[in-house]
Amino acid sequence: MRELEELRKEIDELDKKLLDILNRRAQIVLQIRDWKIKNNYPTFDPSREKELLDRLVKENKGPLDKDAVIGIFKTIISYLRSLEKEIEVLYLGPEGSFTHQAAVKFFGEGSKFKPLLLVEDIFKSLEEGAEYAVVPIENSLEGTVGSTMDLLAITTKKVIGEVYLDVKHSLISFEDSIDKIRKVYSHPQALAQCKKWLRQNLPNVEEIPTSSTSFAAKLVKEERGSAAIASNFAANIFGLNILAENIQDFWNNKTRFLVLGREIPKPTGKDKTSIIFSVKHQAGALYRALRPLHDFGLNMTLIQSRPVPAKPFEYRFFVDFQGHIEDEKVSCALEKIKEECIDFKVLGSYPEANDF
Ligand SMILES: O=C(O)C(=O)C[C@]1(C(=O)O)C=C[C@@H](O)C=C1
Repeated sequence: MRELEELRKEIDELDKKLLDILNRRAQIVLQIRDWKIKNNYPTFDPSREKELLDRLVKENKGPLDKDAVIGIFKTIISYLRSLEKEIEVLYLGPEGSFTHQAAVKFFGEGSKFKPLLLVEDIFKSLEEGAEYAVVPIENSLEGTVGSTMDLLAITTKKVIGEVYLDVKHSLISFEDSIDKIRKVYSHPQALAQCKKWLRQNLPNVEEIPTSSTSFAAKLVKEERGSAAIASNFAANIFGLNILAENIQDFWNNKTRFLVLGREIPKPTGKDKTSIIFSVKHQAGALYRALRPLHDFGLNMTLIQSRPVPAKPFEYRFFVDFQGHIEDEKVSCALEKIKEECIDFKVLGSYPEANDF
C-alpha cells in the first residue's frame, strides 16, 4: 500500500490540474457571455444544462455515482454561470424550506436565492420583474397545491423546469442527545407524518405546531431542550445536530416543484408541457378536450381541476403531458384541444426531471 504522504501529493497535483481546467472552462463561459449579450440570448439555459448533465452521467465510469456527478457539475456550472450574470431565484421560504432545497437542487449552489413567505408574493415579484422562482406544485401524499395552481392560471410567466425532492424528515436540535428533548416543533403535516416514530421514541414530549419545518429549525436554535422535525438541509443551514434521520412513517413521500421564468427552453427530446384550460358545461366537453392527447399518443402525467374564482362550480383543468410545444405532435394536439376550450393557456414546456 502507498503511504499517505505520497497519495496526498498526487491529490495536490490533480487538484492543480482541476483548477486549471476549471479556469479554462470559465474563460469559455465568459466568451459565451459576450456571444449571448450580442445575440440577446438568456444566460440560464436549462435545456443545455440538462443535456450536459445527462451526457456526463452516461459517460461516467465511476467510482463517483450519478448523484455525485450531478451535484459536482451543477455546482461548477452554477458558479461559472454567475460569472456570466448573477441570477436571483425566489423561493417559498423561510430559509431552509423544502422549496429552498429544491431551488438549490435545480439552480446549483453558486446561484443567489431569496425567500418569500407567500406564493402570492412570489408571483407578484415575477410580474414586477424578478426573473426566476421555485414553487411547490404537488406532493405524493397530500396532492396538489391549490394556491400555486390558481396563480399559474393568471401569471404571464412560464414554467421552465420541474424538480422532484424526497421529503425526508429528521429530528434536529442544538442538543447533542435525544434524551435531552422535552419539546418538538414542526409544521402540523410533518408532525403527522412522523407520528409513529414520535410515539415510539419521544412518547412524552410536547408537540408544538409551527408555520413551516424551517421556522421550527430556526426556533430550536435558541431554545435548550427542544428539537425540530425538519430536513438535513435545514440542519445544515442553521448549524444544528441531526439526532435521528428518516423518521417519517411513509417512505414514498415526494414533492414536485415548478421553476418559473421568462422564456420557454428549447426541446431536449425528453420534455413536459403544462397547460390550463376550461371547457363548456356540456356533456363530453372534457372528454373532447383531452381526446387529442390520446389521438397523438401523448402521455398525460397530471390532471387536476380547480374552481374558477367568481364562477361558482365552474372548473378549469391543469394538465401536464410528455412532449414539447415545438414537437409536431404536440402542436397539432394543442390546436385540436384549443378548439374545444373556452379558455386555454400553455404554461410552459421544459426538460423532464428524470430522478424521481
Ligand atoms: O452553454 C451555455 O449557454 C453557457 O452559458 C454555459 C453553461 C455551462 O457552464 O455549461 C452555463 C450556463 C447555462 O445555463 C448553460 C451552460
